[in-house]
Parts: sequence; C-alpha cells; structure tokens
Amino acid sequence: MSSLMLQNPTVLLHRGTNRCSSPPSDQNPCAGGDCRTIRFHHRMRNLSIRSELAADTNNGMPKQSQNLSFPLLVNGCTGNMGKEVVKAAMNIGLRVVPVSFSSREGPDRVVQVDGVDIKIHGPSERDDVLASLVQQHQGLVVVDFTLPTAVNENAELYCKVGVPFVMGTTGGDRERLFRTVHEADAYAVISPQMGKPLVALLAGFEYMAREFPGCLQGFIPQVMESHQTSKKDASGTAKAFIKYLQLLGVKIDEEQINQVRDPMMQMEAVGVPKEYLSAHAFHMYNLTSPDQTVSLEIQHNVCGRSMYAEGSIDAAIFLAKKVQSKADKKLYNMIDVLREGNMR
Ligand SMILES: NC(=O)C1=CN([C@@H]2O[C@H](COP(=O)(O)OP(=O)(O)OC[C@H]3O[C@@H](n4cnc5c(N)ncnc54)[C@H](OP(=O)(O)O)[C@@H]3O)[C@@H](O)[C@H]2O)C=CC1
Ligand SMILES: O=C(O)C1=N[C@H](C(=O)O)C[C@H](O)C1
Repeated sequence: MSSLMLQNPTVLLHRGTNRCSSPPSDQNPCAGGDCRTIRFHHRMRNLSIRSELAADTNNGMPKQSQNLSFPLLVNGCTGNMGKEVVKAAMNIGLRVVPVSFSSREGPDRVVQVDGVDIKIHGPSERDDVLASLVQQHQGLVVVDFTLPTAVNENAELYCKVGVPFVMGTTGGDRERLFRTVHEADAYAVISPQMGKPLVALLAGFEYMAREFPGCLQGFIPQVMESHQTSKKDASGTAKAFIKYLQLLGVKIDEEQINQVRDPMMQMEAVGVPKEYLSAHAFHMYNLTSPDQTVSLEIQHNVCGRSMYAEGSIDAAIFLAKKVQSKADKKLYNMIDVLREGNMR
C-alpha cells in the first residue's frame, strides 16, 4: 500500500439531498434517499432536445428500486465531467471514494466537488493506489471521464487490477480498448454517449441498420458537430452514428465530420446559447438523395452535462448489478443499459 494511502485513509461519502422520509422498497423509488421526481424535472430543464422521456418513467419515478450499496470511484475529477458525475452520485446517496487520478504529478493535490475534498494522485502512484482501493472497497466500480490520450492506459489499468468500469471517455484506440476488455474478460460499460434520449436515438439507428441495410444507398451526407473549444477529439457520438449510416448504405467516414470549435461560429451559425459555449454538444446530420429530391435531417442539441452524468450513474448501477449476479456477459454498451430498463 502506498504511503499516501496510509496518510489518507479513504472515507466513503454517503450524501443525499432532497431526502425522502418513506422507507425504501421495490415500489418506492426514493429508496430512502432522494426524491427523483425533483431531479427528473431538473434534467428536463437542462435538456434542449425534445424527447419523450415520459415513456420510460412512471410519473417521473424510476420503474425499479436500485441497490445503491456499492462504492464508486470517478476518474477524471480534475475535469468537467468527473466533477459532474461525483455530484450526480452524491445526489442519490451513492458512496463516492474521494480519490481520483491525473496525468500530472504533484503532491497533496485535492479538488473540491460540492464541498468534498477529492485526493488526486499522479501517474507514479496510480497503480498502487487503485490496487489497494480495490482491496479496501469490495464491489468498487470506476467511472472514467478523462481524455482520449488516457483511454487505453486507463482501461488496461482497470483490467489489470480487476475493477469493473464505465468508460465515458471518447477517442483513443477503440479497437485496442475493446480487445483489452475482451482479453481480460472484464466487466465494463463502454459508450461515447451516456444520455438516455440519445442512447434511444442510437438504438433506433441500430434497428434501422439491422432491419433495412442499404436503404439510404447513394444519399449524400453532411455531418456537423459543435462542442466547447476544450474538446480534443471529434464527437464520439457522431462517429457512432456514422457507423450506422455506413450500414444504411451512405458513403461516409469519420474524416468528414465538420467539427465546430469556434465560439463565434457556434453562436452565430450553430445557434448555441452564449451561456452554454463552455458545455454543449450540438449535432446535425443531413442526408440528401442522389437526385436531390429528398432530404433527411437529424439534429440533437444538448446544453450542459448533467444528462451524461445521470446516464453514467445508471451505467454504474447496472454494472454493479451484473457483477453481483456474476452475469456471463461482461462487456456492455449503453443500449444494453437502456434495453434492460436501467436508465432512470
Ligand atoms: N460518453 C459521454 O456521454 C460523454 C463523454 N464525454 C467525454 O469525456 C471526456 C472528458 O470530458 P470533459 O470532462 O469535458 O473533459 P475535461 O478536459 O474537462 O476533463 C478531462 C480531465 O481528464 C484528466 N486526465 C487526463 N489524463 C488523465 C489520466 N491519465 N488519468 C486521469 N485523469 C486524466 C485531465 O486532468 P489532468 O490535466 O489533471 O490530467 C482533465 O481534467 C472526453 O473524452 C469527452 O468527449 C463527455 C461528455 C459526455
Ligand atoms: O466532450 C463532450 O462534451 C461530449 N462528448 C461526447 C462525444 O464525443 O460524443 C458526448 C457528447 O457529445 C458530449
């Protein structure tokens, strides 16, 4: 065990807001913790896309109670998504292990999320610290929102120490990522898109591609995505859509994604509200028939990050259940999570 671990024994945080006084039960989705109706409306406010969320909810309540007893470690807490996931986890009373990692060395680094100190360890301590946390916290699940440059090394580390993980980080060498998990026979949920309405849209395209391959043969594509300037790679969600478009017969590759990162253009040409320049994901796919008489347009615009954080927590809960039940299948995507009704 590293000396840092001894100096900083991890304390499991169990914080909830909007506490519900009813006892937890299968029928009571408040599960003795938070009232999810409030969070449901909060999420509706934060979404700029119009989707029928109600279809999968029961008056805003989740269909099933969830076992929230597993510890969660969020990797990437120096970044935006890492912090958002910690907030979402604490909001439903999940136990967050207040440790995270960074690509940079530096002693005694701490980031605060909602008043909670999270100890940050650099690359030289990372392996030992994580291995000892896995020993200390039975049932530990990791959620990773780091950077494309970290995806493969991080996944290899999780597989080496034997911790199930949710990989929300996009980019990196995706083939190597899937190979790593497959060869390690590890439990993981991997998806470039964690937001429920968009996972549903992707599932729709998966269905179309399976049932009607080639039905958009010859259609001419245009793909545009706009994200905050700090985004390092092209949209992983757009890449996933492109895979389905290819199966539908559209000639397109990832290089054709038009990435908009200039704030002025985002406001003026794309229509991103000024207050969301630093946190948005707008996508537009336009498909025109060869004779130009038919055009299809698919657009999904998201402001803020809460939707992804909520979905990541759903994925972590789903994965914890799969580990607990020793499921034979070990590698999942978010369509699997949605299909089993695990997205609140
Ligand atoms: N699947 C989904 O639905 C979504 C995916 N994403 C993806 O998540 C990723 C993160 O996004 P976002 O939070 O906005 O990005 P940020 O740039 O805000 O944060 C990324 C953080 O990762 C840290 N980091 C880099 N390398 C490592 C490493 N080896 N170990 C630990 N931490 C590391 C960096 O900190 P430091 O400099 O300290 O190393 C940085 O703070 C992106 O790939 C993005 O596309 C985002 C939203 C939704
Ligand atoms: O970096 C982001 O912000 C996002 N990344 C994911 C992607 O690349 O598809 C999901 C969403 O677009 C937000």
